[in-house]
Amino acid sequence: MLKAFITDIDGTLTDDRRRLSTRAVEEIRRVVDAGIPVVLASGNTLCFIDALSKMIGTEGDVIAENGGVYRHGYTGDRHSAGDRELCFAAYKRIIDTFQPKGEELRLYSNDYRYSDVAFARDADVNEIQKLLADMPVQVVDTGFAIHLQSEGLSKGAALEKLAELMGLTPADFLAAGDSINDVSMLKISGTGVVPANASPEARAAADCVMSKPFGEGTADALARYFP
Ligand SMILES: O=C(O)COP(=O)(O)O
Ligand SMILES: [Mg+2]
Repeated sequence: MLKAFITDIDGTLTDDRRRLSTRAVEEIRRVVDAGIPVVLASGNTLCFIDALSKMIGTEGDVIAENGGVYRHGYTGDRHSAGDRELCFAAYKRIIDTFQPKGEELRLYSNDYRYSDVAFARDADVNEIQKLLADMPVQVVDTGFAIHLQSEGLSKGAALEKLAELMGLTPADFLAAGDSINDVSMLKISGTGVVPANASPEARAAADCVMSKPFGEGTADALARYFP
């Protein structure tokens, strides 16, 4: 039986312009009020997700930076992992190669990150991967940003640890996500669902593909699995 819900944010609760689905918010509030724990899990920063958690009305169980950071409740300890210096060295190598070609590769919320480095999607990810082949760094394109992250970190690996702190197992969770950075948690959770906009990798990892895209699809999944 599913006992909890973990959800990605961009492309799963929001549309492709990052506008939050009010129906998804209402469905999350309904399940929170019914006593179902809800985890927000994103590539975004802890402070961004905290603000969103407060305003949606969840209890502060969060995974940030694609699993590099997690925390149980608003007052729990912040767990962060990964070699950010190394990710930053990888980013330097990328800009030395790509900026002379006119690509800007703007950093995203650099001052607020503990684990990864995220930047604008204006360079080819395959080329970046080739450039960093000798470094133990993952290159993750979420469809919203490119992330450089230490190997071994993922939303799924963080879910394993966070679930334990919550007195649950990953199998207790319904998971929702739209992109390659959600594959690990879609696979490890009890049931994985994706909205209709999901990437091929996320669809392949899911148990169920919703007929509607973005937050509308996720709201339908909550209505179906937590009626
Ligand atoms: O930060 C990103 O790149 C995407 O964020 P998401 O994990 O909420 O989709
Ligand atoms: Mg997403």
